[in-house]
Amino acid sequence: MGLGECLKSQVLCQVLISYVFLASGLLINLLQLCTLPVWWLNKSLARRINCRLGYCISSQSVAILDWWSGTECTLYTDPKMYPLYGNENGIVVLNHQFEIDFMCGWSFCDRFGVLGSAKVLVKKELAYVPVIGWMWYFLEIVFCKRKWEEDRITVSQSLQKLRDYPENFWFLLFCEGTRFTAKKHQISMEVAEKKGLPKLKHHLLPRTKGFWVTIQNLRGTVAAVYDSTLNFRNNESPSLSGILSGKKYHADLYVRRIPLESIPEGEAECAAWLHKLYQEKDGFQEQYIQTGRYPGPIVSAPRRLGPLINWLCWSALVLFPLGAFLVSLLSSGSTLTILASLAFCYGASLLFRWMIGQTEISRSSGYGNKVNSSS
Ligand SMILES: CC/C=C\C/C=C\C/C=C\C/C=C\C/C=C\C/C=C\CCC(=O)SCCNC(=O)CCNC(=O)[C@H](O)C(C)(C)COP(=O)(O)OP(=O)(O)OC[C@H]1O[C@@H](n2cnc3c(N)ncnc32)[C@H](O)[C@@H]1OP(=O)(O)O
Ligand SMILES: CCCCCCCC/C=C\CCCCCCCC(=O)OC[C@@H](O)COP(=O)(O)O
Repeated sequence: MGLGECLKSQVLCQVLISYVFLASGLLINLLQLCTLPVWWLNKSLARRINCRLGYCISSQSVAILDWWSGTECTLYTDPKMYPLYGNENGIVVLNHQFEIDFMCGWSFCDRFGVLGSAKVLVKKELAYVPVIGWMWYFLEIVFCKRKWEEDRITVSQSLQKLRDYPENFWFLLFCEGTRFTAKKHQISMEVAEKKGLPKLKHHLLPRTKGFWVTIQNLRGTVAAVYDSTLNFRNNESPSLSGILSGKKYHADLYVRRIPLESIPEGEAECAAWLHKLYQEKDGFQEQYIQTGRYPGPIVSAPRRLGPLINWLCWSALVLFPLGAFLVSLLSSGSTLTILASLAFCYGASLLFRWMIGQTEISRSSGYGNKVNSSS
C-alpha cells in the first residue's frame, strides 16, 4: 500500500470528510431556505440559484468518487448522440443493483453539465435524510411512497411542475423500484411468470406505472429516454465506505438514446415497451458479464475539475473555524466544554454513519419482498 492509499484509509481523514460534508451541507441547506422569498418574486431565478447550491452539495460526493477514490467511469455510447447529452432534457432509465450507482449517476451528470439540475423519482423516506434529502425539496425532486393509489396524483403534479424548468435536466428512474437482492429477484420473477413475461436474469421486473406517468407528463418537455446500464469491473460490489477510505473502482456505463416520439402513448403499450426494454438490458448485462464489454463504442467523458475545486473551497471554509475552535477549546482547559464537544462529535459521527447506512443494500427496505396486492 502506497503512502497516499495508507493516508486515505485513516479514520481521521474519513472523520474530516464527514465533517466537511455535514457542516457545509447544513450551511447550504440554510442558504436554500433563505431563497424562499425569491420563489415568490422570481421563480426562475430561485430555481437557478438552487441548482447552483444543490451543485455545491452533490458535487462533493462526485469529488470523493472521481478525485479522492480515483474511481474511473467509462462511457459506452453512440458518438453521434454524444453532443446531445446535457443539451436537452432526458429521462434516464438505470439498473439498480449497486450501492454507489447514484454517485456514478451524479458523476456523469457533472461531466455533461447537468449536475445541479439532476432530478430523480425517489422514495419519500429519503426526504428526511439531512443535507441530501433536504436539498432535494428545493430542487423539486419527485418523491413517491411506492403506493400507486397515492402516487398517481402527487407524482403527476410534481412532474407537471418540471415542464417550465429553466435549465436542462436529466430525470432518473430506477424502474425496478428497489435494489436487487436474490429474494426480491425470485419474487419478481414469480410475478413475471404469472404475467406471462420472459424471466430476467440480472434485473427485477420493472414497475411500469412510474415510467408511464413520467412519459405522459414530460412529453413535449423531454427529448429522449437514455437507457443506461451500469456495471463494475472484476465483479466488484462497491460501497460508499470503500469510496471514503479511498478504494478505487472501475464503472462502465452503456447509454442508448431513444427518442421520446418512439415510445407508445397508451398505458398498456408503454408498459409492454418498458418490459421489452428490460429484456434488452438483461441481454447487455449478460454480454458484459461474459465479455467485459457492452455493444457500443467507448467515448471519452473525462472527470472535471469543478467538483474538486468546490470541495476544496468548502473544506477550507469549514475546516478553518473548526481548527480555531479546537485551539480555543484546548487552551480553555474546561473539562465540561471538552466533554460536551466530544459528545457533539460522537452524535455527528452517528448521524453520518446512519446516512451511509441508507446506501447499504443489506439495510434495504422490504419493498418487493412480497407480491404487491395489486398484482
Ligand atoms: C449520458 C449519461 C447518462 C446517464 C447517467 C446516469 C444517471 C444520471 C441521472 C441522474 C442522477 C440523478 C439523481 C441521482 C441521485 C440519487 C438517487 C438515489 C436513489 C433514489 C432511488 C429510489 O428511491 S428508487 C425507489 C423509488 N422509485 C421507484 O420506485 C420508481 C419505480 N416505481 C414505480 O414506477 C412504481 O410504479 C410507483 C413508485 C410509481 C408506484 O409503486 P407501487 O408499488 O404502487 O407500484 P406498482 O403499482 O407499479 O405495483 C404494482 C405492479 O407491480 C407488480 N408487482 C407486484 N409485486 C411485484 C414485485 N415483487 N416485483 C415486480 N412487480 C411486482 C404488480 O403485478 C403490478 O403490476 P401492474 O401490471 O398492475 O402494474
Ligand atoms: C463528501 C462526502 C460524500 C458522502 C456523500 C453521501 C452521503 C450519504 C448521504 C445520504 C444518502 C442519501 C441519498 C442516497 C440515496 C441512495 C440510496 C438508494 O439507492 O436508495 C435506495 C432506493 O432506490 C430503494 O430503496 P430500497 O432498496 O427499497 O431500500
